[in-house]
Amino acid sequence: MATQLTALSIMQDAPVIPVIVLHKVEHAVPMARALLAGGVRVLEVTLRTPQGLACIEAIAKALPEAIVGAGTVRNAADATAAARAGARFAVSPGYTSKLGQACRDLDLPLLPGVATSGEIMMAQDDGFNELKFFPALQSGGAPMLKAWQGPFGDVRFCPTGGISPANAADFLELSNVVCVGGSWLVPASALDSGNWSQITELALATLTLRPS
Ligand SMILES: O=C(O)C(=O)C[C@H](O)[C@H](O)COP(=O)(O)O
Repeated sequence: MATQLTALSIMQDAPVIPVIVLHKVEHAVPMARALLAGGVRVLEVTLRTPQGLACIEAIAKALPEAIVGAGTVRNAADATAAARAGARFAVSPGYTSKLGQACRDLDLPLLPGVATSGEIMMAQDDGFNELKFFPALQSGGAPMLKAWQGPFGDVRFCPTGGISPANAADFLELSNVVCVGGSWLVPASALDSGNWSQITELALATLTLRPS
């Protein structure tokens, strides 16, 4: 894995970054295989569950072709644990300078979460110009992103939160949106029933969402 990943290259890989919540380590590798089979290799496994780190480790070991990162990274300790587990990037729901510095020290690309103009300015002060807009729908959705095109024309976003197949295209058509994030690719019901082909189909359906 010599390729130098950046937040931008991670965002550009596919139209949708799946946000994944796993409660069982044994689900991790078959789930990741199913996404890979559907053409999605950038995977955000959240640290929301106690199994998150072990799931990241299992995927990183078994499937080097996947680009597995950690979601819900809230502080330096989370970032350190994620990097140790094999995460190749981090996504955070919000931003602090401490977290930004920790990820820099770890050489871990970070996609920091923002929801306001002030937060964008703080992240930009620290050199972060590729940002997650979270929670996107609840914080103003596509009209908010359009409003930010003026003052923050140099920022590229990955809106996440409330995005679905029904509204993803409204976000992806915006010039300041590179990709979106969403949990719909990995439904809890598919994990529980081992319906890996459903996950593959949901992934395949996202590949054509970005306007050409
Ligand atoms: O856990 C995190 O770090 C998060 O950032 C939260 C997720 O991004 C959203 O929960 C995804 O939102 P939905 O696609 O609406 O389910």
